[in-house]
Amino acid sequence: MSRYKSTNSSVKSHLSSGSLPKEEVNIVLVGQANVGKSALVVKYLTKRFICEYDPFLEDTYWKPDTVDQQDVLVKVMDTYGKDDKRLPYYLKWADAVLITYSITQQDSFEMALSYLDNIHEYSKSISLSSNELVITLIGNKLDLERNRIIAKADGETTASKFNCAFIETTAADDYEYVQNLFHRTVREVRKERERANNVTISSIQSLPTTFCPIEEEEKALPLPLAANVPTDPLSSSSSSSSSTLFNPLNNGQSIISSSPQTSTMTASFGQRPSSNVNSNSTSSGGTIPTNNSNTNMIPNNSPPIARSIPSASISSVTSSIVPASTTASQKSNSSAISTASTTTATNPATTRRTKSPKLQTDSQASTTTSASSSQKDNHHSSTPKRPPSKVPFLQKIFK
Ligand SMILES: Nc1nc2c(ncn2[C@@H]2O[C@H](COP(=O)(O)OP(=O)(O)OP(=O)(O)O)[C@@H](O)[C@H]2O)c(=O)[nH]1
Repeated sequence: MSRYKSTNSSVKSHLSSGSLPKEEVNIVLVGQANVGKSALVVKYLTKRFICEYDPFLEDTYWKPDTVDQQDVLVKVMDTYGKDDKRLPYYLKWADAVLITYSITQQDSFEMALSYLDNIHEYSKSISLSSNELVITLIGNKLDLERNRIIAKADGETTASKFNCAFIETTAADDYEYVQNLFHRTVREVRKERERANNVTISSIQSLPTTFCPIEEEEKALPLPLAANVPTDPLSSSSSSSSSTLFNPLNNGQSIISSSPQTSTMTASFGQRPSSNVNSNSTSSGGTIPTNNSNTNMIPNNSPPIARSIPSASISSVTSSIVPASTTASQKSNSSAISTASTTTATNPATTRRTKSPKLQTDSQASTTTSASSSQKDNHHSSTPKRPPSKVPFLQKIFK
């Protein structure tokens, strides 16, 4: 796999062509090292399974996609499972979090539990309803069923305890499994936006109208559809974007969304120049050197972009990605790739197996890749390891 680089020219061409979908969904993958976060991201972006990644890669990539006949710009942040002090940063940026563990690694499951705990605590600490962040617990490496340590029931029980979704999948098998995972996440984010939007609208409708003369209503003008679009979420100017609503009680002046959640989020996170159906989106980033010309990667060392706000309540939102400093190379090691995976990586179009309409289940766990699993396991042990992630430091963040 070649090195991912920021390519400003590609950014400019996208910006000038205005071809990017306006709806944006930010998805972050967190989890212990080696659980397959990068593999899932790369699979989604490129339809390829890559066996080796730079473990210190933390980048944000974007891919224009179509989910349920609606175009969407899916931004995916791949974290490297070590510096969990950045969890709040991830949460501020994301519309959805995929907490990933490997079904073959007990400690990765414990790490996932720790993430769930801390996200829950974090949400509480900022009065953020957990509903606002779409959280999914992911049991990855389902193709290694024979090495399974974490029972599917454990994943299900944990997810239901934290009121989040649960999916088992694999990055080493059909692209459709991974695609379904991301598409499902986009759908959940849309549902959440719709729900938040309805809350906002109903709270507006419940406002008293007795002091709003008809003449005043008639004077009310719609808000402009677009406003300043800050491009650097680090800069203070990024705070100029906020959730605004048409206010019939105030001569059409915009007001901060009266949605309790949105207001809270605005107060807690600062403004959110991020994803939204109605946004005038601008994105900066780079191009991933893949066969898929629609797939782009944005090396991103940026701080969080504020999370999304209800679509209908927005007059102006922006999205931006700060150029990254990450320059980690992707070390491709085809010899370590399983036979099936190598074939897929070489020519995914011709080797993809029968499409499956849904994610793989235990019973469907791939046996075709089992022969290669031991190779991967061997490869894992030979892969240079980072120091193991430490769960306790996660807790420090929130205490
Ligand atoms: N068999 C199998 N191997 C996988 C799967 N996903 C990832 N791997 C392998 O597991 C190893 C770690 O994968 P990564 O994607 O780098 O894991 P990560 O969670 O991104 O790790 P960090 O970047 O270090 O946080 C690599 O050798 C992958 O090839 C999977 O679904 N099945």
